[in-house]
Amino acid sequence: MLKAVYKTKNQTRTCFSYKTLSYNPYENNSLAMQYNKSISNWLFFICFMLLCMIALGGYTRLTGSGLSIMDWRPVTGMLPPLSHAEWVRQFELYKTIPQYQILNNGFGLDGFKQIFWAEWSHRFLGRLIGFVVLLPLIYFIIKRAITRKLAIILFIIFILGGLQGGIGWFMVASGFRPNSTAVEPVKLVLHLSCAIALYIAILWTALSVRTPQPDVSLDKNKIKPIRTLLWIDVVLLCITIIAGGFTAGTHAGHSFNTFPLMNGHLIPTDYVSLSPFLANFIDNVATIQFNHRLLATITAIMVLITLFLGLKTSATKPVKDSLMLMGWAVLIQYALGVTTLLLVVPVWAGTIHQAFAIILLTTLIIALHRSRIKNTISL
Ligand code: HEM
Repeated sequence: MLKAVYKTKNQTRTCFSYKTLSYNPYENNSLAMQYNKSISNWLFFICFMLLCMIALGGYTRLTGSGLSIMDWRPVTGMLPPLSHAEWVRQFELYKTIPQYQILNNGFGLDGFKQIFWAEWSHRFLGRLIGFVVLLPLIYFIIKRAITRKLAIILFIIFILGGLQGGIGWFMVASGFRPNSTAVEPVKLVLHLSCAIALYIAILWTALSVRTPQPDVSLDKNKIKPIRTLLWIDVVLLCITIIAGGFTAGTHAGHSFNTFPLMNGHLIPTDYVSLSPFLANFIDNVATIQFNHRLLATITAIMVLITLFLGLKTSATKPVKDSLMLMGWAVLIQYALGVTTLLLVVPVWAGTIHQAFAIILLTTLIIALHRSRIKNTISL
């Protein structure tokens, strides 16, 4: 395979090519733009699938379904049980784990089927995303519509996606320990964090394919402080999400169901009361929930400060629009968190709160991308 370099109006592209170059997709700039649009649409669709995957993961956790499939069969597991005998075999396997004996003893095959379908759908969607990444990638390579760099980035993302499936199993297996009815919180957080890292990588790539060049009309000196604030917001948001993962993983949302006070105090009395100190972040539900509330409050305040300062600058309309979206999203997410807490974590509220965190993250990433002053990756 040879390498070919095409110069388009805005960028130089290195494409996959075979022995002879009978057809150059970038001779015609409008064709290059058309491919850019198809590729970015495809990547945005993958982001949407990942959002559904994260929401479904939340639903699976909240309905206590995550431990129902005890087999790890990456390929044949794609098919659900097709016979009564297979259903019975799966149910018998599930009966051997502590979650069945402690929580679900006697709920019968029908009860088992309900929790099975949630976990199966989560795993099926994961496999489907794998196909939706790989098959169009091969198609675009064959069509010579994709640059070599982008193809390599997407292939690495595909491999990391497979690894994320492995981490999912590593997490599920931690729920089979003696006397355990749920997965280990640290592994839940690891699984969630990797999903979010993949999401950010694909979203940033999609945005960069759609709009390869930064907006030249941005005033560099004025936008720089807003970008710094946006970076701080993204970091704070990711830490808040991780703290949310610990809140969910330790079922901390089932206590202290008042807001803003916790048992009549702004800072709960048993805050960091455990020793050693680090144990508080895994075992002390008062600490875990308070940390999530505090981080969420700091994040919301910082995002709103960024919005007000951003609107005061001479930033372009697309940047200001994305900042507005971000401001609304953080208010909605905060209200969803309080609702989830006050209602003692109903499945619908917990699922929406988890999924909306990703929508909030999306608005921040879009704002960061639109306000960039130099090319972060040239694809
Ligand atoms: C910027 C604002 C917030 C963000 C980004 C955020 C994010 C998250 C995420 C991602 C989770 C789920 C993690 C997982 O399932 O692994 C979560 C859980 C939770 N959050 Fe928030 N949250 C925010 C604000 C709040 C607020 C203000 C409260 C209440 C005062 C709150 C209460 C909860 C509770 C109770 C859970 C556990 C729900 C469950 O068990 O499923 N959150 N949060």
